Amino acid sequence: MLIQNSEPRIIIALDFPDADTALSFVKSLDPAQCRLKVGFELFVAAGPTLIEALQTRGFEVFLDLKFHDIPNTVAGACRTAAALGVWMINVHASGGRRMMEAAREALEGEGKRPLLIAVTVLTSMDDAELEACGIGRGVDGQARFLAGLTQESGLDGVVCSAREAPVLRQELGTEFLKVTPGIRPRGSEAGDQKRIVTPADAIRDGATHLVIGRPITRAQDPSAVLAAIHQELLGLET
Ligand SMILES: O=C(O)c1cc(=O)[nH]c(=O)n1[C@@H]1O[C@H](COP(=O)(O)O)[C@@H](O)[C@H]1O
Repeated sequence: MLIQNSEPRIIIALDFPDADTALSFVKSLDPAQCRLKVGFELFVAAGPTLIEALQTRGFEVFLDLKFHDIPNTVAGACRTAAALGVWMINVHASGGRRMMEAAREALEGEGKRPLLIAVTVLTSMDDAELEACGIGRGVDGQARFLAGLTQESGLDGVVCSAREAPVLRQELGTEFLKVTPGIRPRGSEAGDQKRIVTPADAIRDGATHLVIGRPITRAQDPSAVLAAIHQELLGLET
């Protein structure tokens, strides 16, 4: 999947509790400068109507519902999500090969197919937390393993930390998408994120898209923060 130079690489996470707050926030944003991510909190509150409202305003939407269930259920959810006309959807890679293949097959034949990616290891986790879940190969090993499984299952890319992006670029190529949350401009608070990286380092390391929430959504002047990040990335977008 080739990334166009003109393509907005920043995806703003709209983690807001309701449609009014989200729509008033996006008023100051330009669809040419960013895409938008709608996750559980906002989708549970505002649903498909909000997705349509954002798309009508010209934004491409990443519907981040991280499906993780039996193959038949996930396939149905992906089909329904695709019908909303969104740009990108995701599943959990740990749902396994059959689940991911069912998700991909469900999208075949859709007129406008969304990109389908899989979450590897959440950026809020570190080696110790993974170990406590019974996974002893560490974050790097697990992310590499699940990213490989994702590519073999025919998906378009993964959600991972930018810390894992260099090795995934080397092993899986530049066209396999690496969508990286846990992005923190220098000086901003990590919050609940453990594996954080600055925007410029993430792009240098091979991230194809950056997911950024609180550093922009909680800023006094969100557009200024977005513009500063674009400035930081100038010249890196090859
Ligand atoms: O799938 C995601 O988008 C995701 C995966 C992951 O491993 N870590 C992660 O933080 N996210 C999402 O990325 C966003 C990060 O937001 P901030 O931490 O506020 O920048 C949130 O909406 C998370 O749900």
